[in-house]
Amino acid sequence: MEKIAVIGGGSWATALVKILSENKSQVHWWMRNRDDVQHLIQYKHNPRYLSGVGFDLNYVKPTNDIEAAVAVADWVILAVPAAFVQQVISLLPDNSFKGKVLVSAIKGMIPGENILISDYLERHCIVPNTHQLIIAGPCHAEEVALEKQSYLTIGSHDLETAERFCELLRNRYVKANPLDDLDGIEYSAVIKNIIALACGIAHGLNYGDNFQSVLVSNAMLEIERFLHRIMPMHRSLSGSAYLGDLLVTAYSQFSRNRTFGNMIGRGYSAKSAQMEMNMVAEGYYAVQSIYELNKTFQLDMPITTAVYNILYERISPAVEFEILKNKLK
Ligand SMILES: NC(=O)C1=CN([C@@H]2O[C@H](COP(=O)(O)OP(=O)(O)OC[C@H]3O[C@@H](n4cnc5c(N)ncnc54)[C@H](OP(=O)(O)O)[C@@H]3O)[C@@H](O)[C@H]2O)C=CC1
Ligand SMILES: O=C(CO)COP(=O)(O)O
Repeated sequence: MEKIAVIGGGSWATALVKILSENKSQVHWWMRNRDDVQHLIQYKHNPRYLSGVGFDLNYVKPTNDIEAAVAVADWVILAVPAAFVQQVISLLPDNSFKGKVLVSAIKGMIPGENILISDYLERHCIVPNTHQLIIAGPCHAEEVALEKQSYLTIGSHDLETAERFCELLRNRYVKANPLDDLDGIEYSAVIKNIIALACGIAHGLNYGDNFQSVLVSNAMLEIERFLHRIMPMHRSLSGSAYLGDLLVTAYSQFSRNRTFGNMIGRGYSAKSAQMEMNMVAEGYYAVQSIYELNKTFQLDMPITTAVYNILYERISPAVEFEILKNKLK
């Protein structure tokens, strides 16, 4: 039986635990809240995220002890929002990840340091990138809970390990495929969240589908420019880990980033939108990181710049989108 630690108690962690435990892996599931762990043990449901999903406790071991969860596992899945990664890892002794495969389910960057999760793990936790995987692809936790057909891409520098992990995920409603572009899909997943914020803002400002289609196609060019500059290699950006993930986040009713953007477009402040949503929109933090990185590259990234100006320079969304609309083609 494969032993997997899942770190995080939010919606994506909950969906991944469902997939893995139904495939009869043993999942040591760490979440920070003691009451949530007790609730899971007593009622076999996560009380606050995807609460309709039931768990078989023969395979799922909920815990507040992160050190014990990681110690017994061969695979460690990080599924907390990027902003909390450092805080969560600081709970572990040094070298806790030695000999394990680290799997990031996170679509965000370390705020302030402006680095990817894989770079953070390599630099600060000494996990070589050959021992790292990223879970990517267009997939909302809410649709996993409903067992709707979904596709995941597992990014890695080591396709054999990626394929082994794919086997742990595949089931009746999940297809999983390996891809040798760890950093490219990680960056693409970060930027698509910014674009989904922009789509939400546009919707909140009452722009229509005609505008959004141009916004999304221009966004693909923005992603292409960025990846080509920072991580050049031959890749097909129309693949589901890139374009597919952008589309689901830009259009889905389940997207946290789109929902957050919609509130901003309708006049909420970032703080009140965050409070109302009670879930994390990674794009809010990511736009600052990508904007900062682009100060060095000076790439043409009008959508990222517009979202940054709205969220961090407090420029009115209507004014910023007047400027943006003249830059799109
Ligand atoms: N949801 C989805 O469909 C998908 C999400 N992802 C990615 O997964 C990652 C996790 O997001 P998701 O599961 O959606 O998150 P949610 O928004 O569903 O939940 C937020 C999580 O963050 C936790 N949290 C809040 N503050 C802290 C803190 N200070 N320290 C530790 N944990 C904290 C919350 O814990 P608590 O409940 O105790 O407050 C909760 O578990 C993100 O990078 C996201 O982009 C990727 C693909 C799909
Ligand atoms: O990455 C996702 C779907 O693939 C989740 O996006 P949101 O965080 O915007 O819901």
